[in-house]
Amino acid sequence: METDIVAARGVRVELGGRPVLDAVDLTAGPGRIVAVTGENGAGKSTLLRCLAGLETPSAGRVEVLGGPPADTPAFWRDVAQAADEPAWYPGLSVREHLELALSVHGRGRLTAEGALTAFGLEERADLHPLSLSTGQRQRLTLAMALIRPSRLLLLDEPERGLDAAFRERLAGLLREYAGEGGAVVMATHDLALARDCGARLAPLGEAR
Ligand SMILES: Nc1ncnc2c1ncn2[C@@H]1O[C@H](COP(=O)(O)OP(=O)(O)OP(=O)(O)O)[C@@H](O)[C@H]1O
Repeated sequence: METDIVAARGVRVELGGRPVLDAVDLTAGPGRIVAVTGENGAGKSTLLRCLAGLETPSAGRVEVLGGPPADTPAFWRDVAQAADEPAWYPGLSVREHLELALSVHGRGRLTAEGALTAFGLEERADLHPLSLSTGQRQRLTLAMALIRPSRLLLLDEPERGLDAAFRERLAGLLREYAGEGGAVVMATHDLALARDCGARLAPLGEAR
């Protein structure tokens, strides 16, 4: 029987004294891609934060990889996240950022050169990330998450800043990740991206 990588049941989160999530269920097994959708303020990022162990629900239960998510190094070895733009190391180029991720994680799903090609960053490899355009930096943010092995990928609006052609390419990269047995949970406003990567839609209710 397939064991869920993510299992959230009856999740409730209150922020600023108001319910942001209430009775939310979400599951994702190996090889599955789930697209959490909903209008601005619906709670998509909050739900992802719950899955990352960065927010604790006041009710309900969240299990990731068989236990409660915890913001610990051991948890993050199995879980890769691309949400807000990360802090870039001063003095390290685009290529060196990718090499750094590989050196820390020991082995990669892609080589640094493979990632530069897959994410269309070959011609920007020797620049510092802050010299890239917004969409190029988003490509690098995603490359940093996808270059290393993981079992769960949490993506908050991965489409941010990406051109249409690269969004299609991203759908293929996510399908490949799922094809290797990982689960993807992404918050998105891009229904074409969700469709192209074969995601199951998990709509959240109206903003409260
Ligand atoms: N620290 C906080 N205190 C009070 N309210 C908060 C806090 N953080 C988030 N909220 C509220 O929680 C709600 C959900 O926010 P969240 O960022 O999860 O929405 P979202 O669905 O990801 O929105 P978007 O599509 O705009 O990214 C919003 O109404 C927001 O104002």
